[in-house]
Amino acid sequence: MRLQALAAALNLPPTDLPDVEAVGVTHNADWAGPGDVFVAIRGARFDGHTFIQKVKESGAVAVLGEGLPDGVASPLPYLCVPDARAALADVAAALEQHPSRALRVVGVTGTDGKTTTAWLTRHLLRAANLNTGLLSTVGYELPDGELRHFPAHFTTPEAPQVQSTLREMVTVGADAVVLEASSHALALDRVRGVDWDVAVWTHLSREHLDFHGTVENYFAEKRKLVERARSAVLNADDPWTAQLTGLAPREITYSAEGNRADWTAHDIQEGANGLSWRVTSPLGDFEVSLPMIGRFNVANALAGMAVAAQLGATAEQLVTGLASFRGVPGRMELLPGDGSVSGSAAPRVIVDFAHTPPSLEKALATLRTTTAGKLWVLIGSAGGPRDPGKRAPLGEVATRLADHAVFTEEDHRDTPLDTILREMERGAREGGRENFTSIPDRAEAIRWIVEKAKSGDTVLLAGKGPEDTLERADETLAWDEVAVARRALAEWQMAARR
Ligand SMILES: CC(=O)N[C@H]1[C@@H](OP(=O)(O)OP(=O)(O)OC[C@H]2O[C@@H](n3ccc(=O)[nH]c3=O)[C@H](O)[C@@H]2O)O[C@H](CO)[C@@H](O)[C@@H]1O[C@H](C)C(=O)N[C@@H](C)C(=O)N[C@H](CCC(=O)O)C(=O)O
Ligand SMILES: Nc1ncnc2c1ncn2[C@@H]1O[C@H](COP(=O)(O)OP(=O)(O)OP(=O)(O)O)[C@@H](O)[C@H]1O
Repeated sequence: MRLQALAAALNLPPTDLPDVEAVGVTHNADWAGPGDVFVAIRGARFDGHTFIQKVKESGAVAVLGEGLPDGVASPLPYLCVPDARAALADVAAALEQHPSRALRVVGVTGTDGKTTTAWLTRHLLRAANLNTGLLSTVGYELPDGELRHFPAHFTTPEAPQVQSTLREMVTVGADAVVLEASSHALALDRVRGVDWDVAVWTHLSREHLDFHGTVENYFAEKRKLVERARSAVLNADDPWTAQLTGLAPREITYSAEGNRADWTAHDIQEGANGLSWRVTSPLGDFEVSLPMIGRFNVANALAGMAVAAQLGATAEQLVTGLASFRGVPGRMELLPGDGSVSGSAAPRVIVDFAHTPPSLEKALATLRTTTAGKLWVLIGSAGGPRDPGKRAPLGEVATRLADHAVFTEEDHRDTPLDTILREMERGAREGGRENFTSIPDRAEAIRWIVEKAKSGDTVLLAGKGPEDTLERADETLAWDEVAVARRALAEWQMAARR
């Protein structure tokens, strides 16, 4: 795109711009290359204007920003825009020729359940013979089903990556794409310029207050997805849904808790390895089974079914699709290999990403139903700028709902780990409970909790899910919770043989 055309696409008044081709756009000076437009963002930590000389040396052709700082001259043509993040998204969408317009785009938002719902939805859309891509916390997939990763870990990456991924989806022939939209993404315009067909709302609870300040601000950001979509799939069990009604031109509701809705679940059966229930829906009444544990996955599946039905899936396709779903890495992931050893089966060990008090509460409540023996939980709370207000509630929930809780590290970064553990212990004690042990080293804590558990018990390792790093004050360790847990289980089995 010529630079003048790009300025016109941003509705900027005509100025004397050189006649050069802009081939890409980026907000990150390290990523700028020949022909790129650099968007200088004034962030919370850096001012992108600091890097103008650097991007010039890398071959960038122009800079977009909200105004040059006093006394700074730009060696590159400078386009002044009212909102740099919005311009980043608009230019990215224009350069990729608005790929979302050629796709059926499903956005999923909510505090918990986004990833699981997005994976379920893409699986059901594929079962309905739609070539479907996915962009989620766990990575992104073209319709070929192979999981790929962005260089940095994001639920929703910055607008240029969102738009180029959507373009790639179009190029390989995708019909539909399911995209997780975090509140950060909505607040920072990462998904501006995406043409949404369906917005899915899971539910809202307290999170990310370090960034949004208040729950109301957090809700206001997430609400944008519903406002921008042609139709909304809303959770009738979430009190916030009342404030979302009427925002999208078309609405479909779902309920797993007996509330009035278009898609409802009845006679829910929770087994040690799966769920089954009866669905009442606009497609009729039918029985389904889903090889996942966690009662909340009934709601996630209903949301996915409602979306897929709207995009053309039949009841038969939904039934076979759900039955063949293979789960999401690190979400209620049941460890294999817990067969019988010398007549005693090893405890059931589950790795799950629950890291908020409400999601931990739901995870423990649902596991209690299918646990014959004791229920154990291991949980930490992140440090750095992450919401410190959730530490004590996590301690309270863990000790109230499990028979024994282990408090441990979880990406404490520059916050002293002791401070976090004491906060979690305070939450437990304020609830009048002492059924916890604090073990700072996470690997040691996992070994300890698995060793203590007996046949018939369930051990929930919560908080890290599939994350591949563990951040400490001065080091970042490679991390694989499932592998650490497997080793602990192998030790349990060896001890059982002795
Ligand atoms: C809180 C938050 O989201 N912050 C985002 C914000 O950071 P910021 O305002 O501090 O930006 P900054 O670091 O001051 O940099 C300003 C500008 O200078 C540029 N820069 C900066 C340094 C440099 O060396 N070179 C350079 O070019 C940056 O690219 C940026 O354009 O803008 C940056 C660039 O646009 C983002 O990378 C950054 O995400 C940070 C890394 C982050 O950790 N975000 C997380 C919390 C996040 O977005 N999480 C959600 C999921 C949440 C959930 O539901 O769990 C997600 O969607 O992943
Ligand atoms: N519908 C739901 N309601 C409440 N908790 C849920 C729901 N679905 C999943 N969870 C719990 O929340 C955890 C995170 O689930 P999931 O990854 O699907 O959510 P998410 O919104 O994508 O979270 P994140 O953005 O932090 O990855 C799960 O491991 C599970 O314990």
